Amino acid sequence: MSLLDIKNFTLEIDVSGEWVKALDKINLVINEGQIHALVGESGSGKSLIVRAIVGALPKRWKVTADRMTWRGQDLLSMTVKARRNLIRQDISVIFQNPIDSLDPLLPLGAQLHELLINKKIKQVWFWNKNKQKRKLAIELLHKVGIKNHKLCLASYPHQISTDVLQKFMIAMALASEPRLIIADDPTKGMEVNSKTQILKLLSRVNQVRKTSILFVSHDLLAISSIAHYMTVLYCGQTVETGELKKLRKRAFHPYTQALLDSAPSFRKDLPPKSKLTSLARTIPTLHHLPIGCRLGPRCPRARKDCVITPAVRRVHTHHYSCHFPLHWEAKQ
Ligand SMILES: Nc1ncnc2c1ncn2[C@@H]1O[C@H](COP(=O)(O)OP(=O)(O)OP(=O)(O)O)[C@@H](O)[C@H]1O
Repeated sequence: MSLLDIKNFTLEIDVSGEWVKALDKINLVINEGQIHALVGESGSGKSLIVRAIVGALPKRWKVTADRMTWRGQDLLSMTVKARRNLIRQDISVIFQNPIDSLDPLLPLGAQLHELLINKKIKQVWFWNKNKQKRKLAIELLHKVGIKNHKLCLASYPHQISTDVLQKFMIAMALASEPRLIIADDPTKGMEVNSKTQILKLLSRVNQVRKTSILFVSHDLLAISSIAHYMTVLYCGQTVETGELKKLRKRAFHPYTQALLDSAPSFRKDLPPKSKLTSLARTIPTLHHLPIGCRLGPRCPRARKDCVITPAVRRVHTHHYSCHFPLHWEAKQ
């Protein structure tokens, strides 16, 4: 059974008095034990999907979906309270800017202790609970590579470097022993060493604890080092999804191919100092969304049929939405 199953999820938001589809029939399936990358350029809707999963969208926005389930339970028909409890129990989110998600007035130790309410603590006598919590907190910090636990637990968020804070956020995420960790661009702006450490850490958590991870990022190199599956978004539409290895080898959607081609590390055939290819123009704003396939105005393969939204096509576990996919001519 899949952990998360989202089918045809549409989100309409009110932009200066006009309702626009910020997410248009999004599909996303995350299976147990999987690292699933969600990729797309800035403004493609990655963070909106994260907010939709954890139920943090403003009430006035309009949501429709054919299906949105968590371990088989329908999230859309649940009461707000039931959904919040379920999410708190099963999902942890690591945000881009750790400092924004921490309480600036509370030492990190106290913030981590609040989350340590698991079975191990319930089993000890109440006068031993604080001691037990501290022990677990220290274990967690060591697990994520924070050696100076004393300093970390006693400090306030602004006293700690961003890289260490991001590791601390991973420790917070692990404290509640979630089934799914959503990591929203956790390595954004980090230098190479810290980035490698964070990626190794997430990968280890996935291997040792079998925790699933939704890894949201622009960074294809980071994605390729840890992810098993990849979903590509463009301007609020899912354009392609499948096993990462297969997508890298043979992408069907022109946007996926353009993304892959824009990363130098993905182009082994590239002679030194040669120019990277990229799509013309930029992603449209919500006020100027094209009809049909939203890539249309930027797509080198667009024809008049592209004003109609393409249906999802499937080749084994690989799904894509394009009227004129790559490698298509070869089949004619
Ligand atoms: N609260 C909001 N009100 C109006 N528009 C919004 C709001 N939040 C997001 N948007 C719009 O929705 C679209 C998708 O935004 P989102 O933040 O999900 O993109 P993203 O892919 O996460 O980008 P980034 O990689 O830069 O974080 C953008 O056009 C953005 O301007």
